Amino acid sequence: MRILVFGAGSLGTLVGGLLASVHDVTLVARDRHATRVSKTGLDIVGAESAHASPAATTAETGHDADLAIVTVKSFDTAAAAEALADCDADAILSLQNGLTEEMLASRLEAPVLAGTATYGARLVAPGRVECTGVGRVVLGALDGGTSPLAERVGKAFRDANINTLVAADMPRRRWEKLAVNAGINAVTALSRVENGCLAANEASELTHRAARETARVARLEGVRLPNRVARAAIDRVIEKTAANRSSMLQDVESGKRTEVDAINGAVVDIAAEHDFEVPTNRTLAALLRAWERGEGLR
Ligand SMILES: NC(=O)c1ccc[n+]([C@@H]2O[C@H](COP(=O)([O-])OP(=O)(O)OC[C@H]3O[C@@H](n4cnc5c(N)ncnc54)[C@H](O)[C@@H]3O)[C@@H](O)[C@H]2O)c1
Ligand SMILES: CC(C)(CO)[C@@H](O)C(=O)[O-]
Repeated sequence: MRILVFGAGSLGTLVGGLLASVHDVTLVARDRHATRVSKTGLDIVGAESAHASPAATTAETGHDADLAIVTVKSFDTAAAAEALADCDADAILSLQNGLTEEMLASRLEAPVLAGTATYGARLVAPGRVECTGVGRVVLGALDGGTSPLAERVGKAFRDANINTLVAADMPRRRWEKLAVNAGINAVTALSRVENGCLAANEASELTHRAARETARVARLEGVRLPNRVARAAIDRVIEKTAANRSSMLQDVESGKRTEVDAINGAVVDIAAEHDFEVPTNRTLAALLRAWERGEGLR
């Protein structure tokens, strides 16, 4: 398969590097990383280890591919969609956090698959990515149901030894992941604690409230996500990732823009379309945006 990875930072470089063992992969990346990968290839270290030689470029447009995988941060999705509109990709797959697929689908003609990734990745230097945890990629049709395209893409991932599930219930899975991120990421980022610190205290009540609101908005959108399922998902993730610093906490600690707009912000925006109030998500989003506007960003 000819695969374009648009926005090869941490996750895109890991996934693209693994896919390059069996597919024709091109990474669209920033200058120093693209140059290093083009010259000497890519080292994957940590929980996965491999040397890969995908093509790498800073050119954002003019590519021809069977599949474009979008791995920019959620706030760069609009720019990625604009660039991909000037490429010939037969299908698009997002592996981003937050609700980004709708924007891709509204701006691109090619079919957009939804995806989630629980692999951990960290770009440690140009041409070198650490796999901090082997997780799973789950992908499928954006509106749910079976999809021959999703099956083909799933096989391409599995052929490259990426732990992959093709799922027919992506709407529920996306909203469940959103509930987890809405609850854990913002609260850990604002209180500067590891995920495990959200177990059984007043902060965990806030986490559960944000998740409950998200589940309610999912149901308003016609997605079956009972509160108890969202709560169980949160509790499971807190337990399994107790020692993790969430991606949003890492962003805040390094003075980088967060993905709050595509997580708590998306819950607020979609709730408003249903005239429904989500005070916890609104408060969390407002506090994070205040930090971003204020002293936060370097
Ligand atoms: N890193 C992880 O372990 C992980 C795991 C699961 C999900 N995710 C999600 O995946 C997405 C990406 O996360 P990440 O950690 O890889 O972020 P990242 O910042 O490391 O990577 C994104 C990359 O995209 C590049 N980029 C942005 N616009 C570009 C453009 N126009 N042209 C070329 N390059 C461009 C950036 O320079 C950056 O290198 C996020 O939504 C994140 O939440 C990450
Ligand atoms: C599941 C999660 C909250 C674990 O830290 C992760 O999605 C993150 O950090 O964004």
